[in-house]
Amino acid sequence: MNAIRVRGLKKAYKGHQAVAGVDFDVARGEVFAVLGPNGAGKTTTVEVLEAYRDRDAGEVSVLGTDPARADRVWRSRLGIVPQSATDAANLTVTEAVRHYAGYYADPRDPDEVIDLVGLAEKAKSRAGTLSGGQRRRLDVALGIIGRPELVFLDEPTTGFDPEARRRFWDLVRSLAAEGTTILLTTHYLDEAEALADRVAVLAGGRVVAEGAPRTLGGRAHADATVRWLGEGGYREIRTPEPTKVIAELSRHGELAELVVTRPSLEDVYLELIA
Ligand SMILES: Nc1ncnc2c1ncn2[C@@H]1O[C@H](COP(=O)(O)OP(=O)(O)OP(=O)(O)O)[C@@H](O)[C@H]1O
Repeated sequence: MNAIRVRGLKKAYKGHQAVAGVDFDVARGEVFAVLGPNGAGKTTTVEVLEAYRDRDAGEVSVLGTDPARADRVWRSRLGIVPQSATDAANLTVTEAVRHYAGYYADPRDPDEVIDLVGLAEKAKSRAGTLSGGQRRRLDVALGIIGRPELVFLDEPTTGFDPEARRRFWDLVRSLAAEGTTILLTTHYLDEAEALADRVAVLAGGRVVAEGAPRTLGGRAHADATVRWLGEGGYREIRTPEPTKVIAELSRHGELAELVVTRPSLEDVYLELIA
């Protein structure tokens, strides 16, 4: 059974169709990324799945339950890291994480989770004094403390420095390795590429493309660009057969600064949402 199944999901706000018929499935244990420009409908979709928002139409199943009929037991199987930070300003990091752990039957060890999100040095600091990125890491800690089967991460690394992002990626990978299903929204295409088994691109409230990051939008079969530094400057050839091109070119000797590239996920994404 899939962890998430969405068919024909629609949601309008005062006549504005924010989600206009969205379909996708997320398998158990999968890391699934929802991409799309501002206003594409990502948060609305995720909030319907989390049972934070009613829908106008469509079928939705999350861990086998319709979120519209969700109960506390179902909720305790989810880990939710919303876009807006959790309000725990007066608690220390340790107090906040312990407090949340108390809501669950079989929580992770709070100190371990604090360490996992890289907040060990800030364990005694009040949440209100943390930097934006540290606050976000606390949100993530609170989202995973209950050992959830399915984690929703809405733009989890916004405000992270590069090192914190890499640490966070490792954390997502270790959750996935334990079998946790993860649905993440992000504006960082490198993040989607690094983490996601599959991505869906939303634009104007619809899924405009879906697939593995490597193959999205025909990326894997797109022409390659062979680039090198020739005598008169940089040279470029676009070709479906870069190996052949390089074999021929290299008969004349070493090719300086040789690189072979294919369209990046960002190139494909920008084309999809244009
Ligand atoms: N509570 C609301 N009331 C009215 N309109 C809303 C509400 N929430 C979202 N919208 C509108 O619905 C559309 C989709 O918003 P949503 O937040 O789902 O997009 P998003 O893809 O998550 O965007 P972002 O990348 O900026 O977070 C937008 O046009 C937004 O203005």
